Amino acid sequence: MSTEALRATDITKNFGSISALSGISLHVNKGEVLGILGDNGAGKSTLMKIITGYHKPSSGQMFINGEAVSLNSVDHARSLGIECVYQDLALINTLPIYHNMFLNRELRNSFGMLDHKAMRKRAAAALDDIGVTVPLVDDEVALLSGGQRQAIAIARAVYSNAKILLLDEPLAAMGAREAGLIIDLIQRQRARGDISIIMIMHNYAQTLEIADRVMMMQRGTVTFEGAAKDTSVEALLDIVRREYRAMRAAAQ
Ligand SMILES: Nc1ncnc2c1ncn2[C@@H]1O[C@H](COP(=O)(O)OP(=O)(O)OP(=O)(O)O)[C@@H](O)[C@H]1O
Repeated sequence: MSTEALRATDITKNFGSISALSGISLHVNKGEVLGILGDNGAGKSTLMKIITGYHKPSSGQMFINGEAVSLNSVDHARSLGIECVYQDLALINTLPIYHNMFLNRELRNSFGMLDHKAMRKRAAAALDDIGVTVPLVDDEVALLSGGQRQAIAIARAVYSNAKILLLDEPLAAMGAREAGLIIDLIQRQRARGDISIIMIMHNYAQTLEIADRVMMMQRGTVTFEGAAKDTSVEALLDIVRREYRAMRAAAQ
């Protein structure tokens, strides 16, 4: 059985005359966390949108569990177990936690009415199983902290059977305690062994703490890829500085 969950080879993406990605290759294994770093405009979001089926690449190939796929839509990607948790989290503040866990796939009773009781029960069991602690599943999401909201969004993706989970800056704007909650949650999902996680990150130290492998993107290319344990914040910053120097020299 393949241990590789996803592979993308030589992906390019052009928006008119703008080349957002010029020949990106990456892979993530089952039970592995890949951290993607890169400045604004490096192409991280474009790459995520290709993996989630939102954009079609201009060229290149993707493989899921070793099989070539051509994603037609976000729903197609979802049907293959690819889920993305974006920064806006797509939670509805005025709905209770349990309903947010079932957004767009609500449970209904035999009369076609929303089955709140069943959703409440299953959401509580799922959150417990995934290891997310909330005060009450009846609470509105608006009452939760940023970390708890992120945890609910991740739990929802895991519960919907994500096998390749993409996280767009999961620790953005979080204090140390809240970030710790999410780091624990990510590490518990990795420990299950059947989920692969690709995270866009900004903080180098946190990336090295959580990820198994790190990939650095600059100007639509991969400028570094390697095991987190074999690199350091300083080594990554050196790569960024080197790239800036090369850019400046090219512009002169
Ligand atoms: N829909 C689009 N139409 C035209 N250009 C786009 C589009 N989406 C992205 N781009 C361009 O592609 C390049 C890569 O953008 P992208 O958003 O993928 O970078 P990023 O690394 O995610 O940046 P950030 O950290 O700021 O979100 C940029 O030059 C951007 O302006």
